[in-house]
Amino acid sequence: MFISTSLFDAGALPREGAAWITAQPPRRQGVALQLERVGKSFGTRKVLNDVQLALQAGEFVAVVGRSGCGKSTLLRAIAGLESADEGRIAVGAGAGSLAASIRIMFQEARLLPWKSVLENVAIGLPRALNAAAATLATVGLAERADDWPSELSGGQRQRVALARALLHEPQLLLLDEPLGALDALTRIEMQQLIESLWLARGFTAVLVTHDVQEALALADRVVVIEDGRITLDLRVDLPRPRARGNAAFAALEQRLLARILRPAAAVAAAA
Ligand SMILES: Nc1ncnc2c1ncn2[C@@H]1O[C@H](COP(=O)(O)OP(=O)(O)OP(=O)(O)O)[C@@H](O)[C@H]1O
Repeated sequence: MFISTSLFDAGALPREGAAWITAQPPRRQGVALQLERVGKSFGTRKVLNDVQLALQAGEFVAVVGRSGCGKSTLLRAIAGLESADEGRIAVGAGAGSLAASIRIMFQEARLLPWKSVLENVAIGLPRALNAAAATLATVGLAERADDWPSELSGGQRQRVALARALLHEPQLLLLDEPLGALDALTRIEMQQLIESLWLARGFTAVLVTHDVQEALALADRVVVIEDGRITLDLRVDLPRPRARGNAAFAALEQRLLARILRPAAAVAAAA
């Protein structure tokens, strides 16, 4: 089943009585997300151009590319926060599901400073405090439930944002450079956390990142965007957890960097 994003409520809540926490849901089947010839312009500037992309349910796809190439616009269009001018974006829940759900995480945690950490996780679901506490525990912050957001580090705030997203049991989790403001070590810890939660929960994930190593550490596929077009869709057939130092990882990193950094003239010639 496909649901046009125009009909999709990105803030949709689980039905009454729905299970909030599932330790190891089975992998879902089918196509989770399909973009067909998607185009988007801001004024005369074409920011997305003929974008074709299909994600299987449970897949983890990273989107990389130079600054300004259209990565965030693509994610925002998938979330329904921007409307595409051309083409079609369809979100499918997979066999047997009644409704799809999308959550998005940004570089800033966007927590409400006047609410406790636990209340922030439960935003939109104020009666789900027990489930929120359990979700907070899955991101390692059970002890900080009663603290204020201002008492947390940047990495901890992003954990809260992740818990807030996961409380809704999203089938599609969109990650817009969520680790971009973190120091290198915290970033790696967060990557490991995201990977373990993805493996346990089986949601489909789209990660926008500037960090090619982060993309290769997490994704099944890495998509390169150049001037609003997908110019490479690279499968990452490396065992998990990914060993960053090994030759196969380094070879893929070099391949991606060569594509991202090649001069604009080469991109035009290849189009
Ligand atoms: N609301 C908007 N109005 C006008 N132009 C916009 C708008 N949003 C984005 N743009 C332009 O669209 C282009 C792509 O922006 P986008 O944020 O998608 O790039 P990006 O690849 O995510 O960049 P970065 O990596 O720097 O975050 C940029 O030239 C940007 O200035």
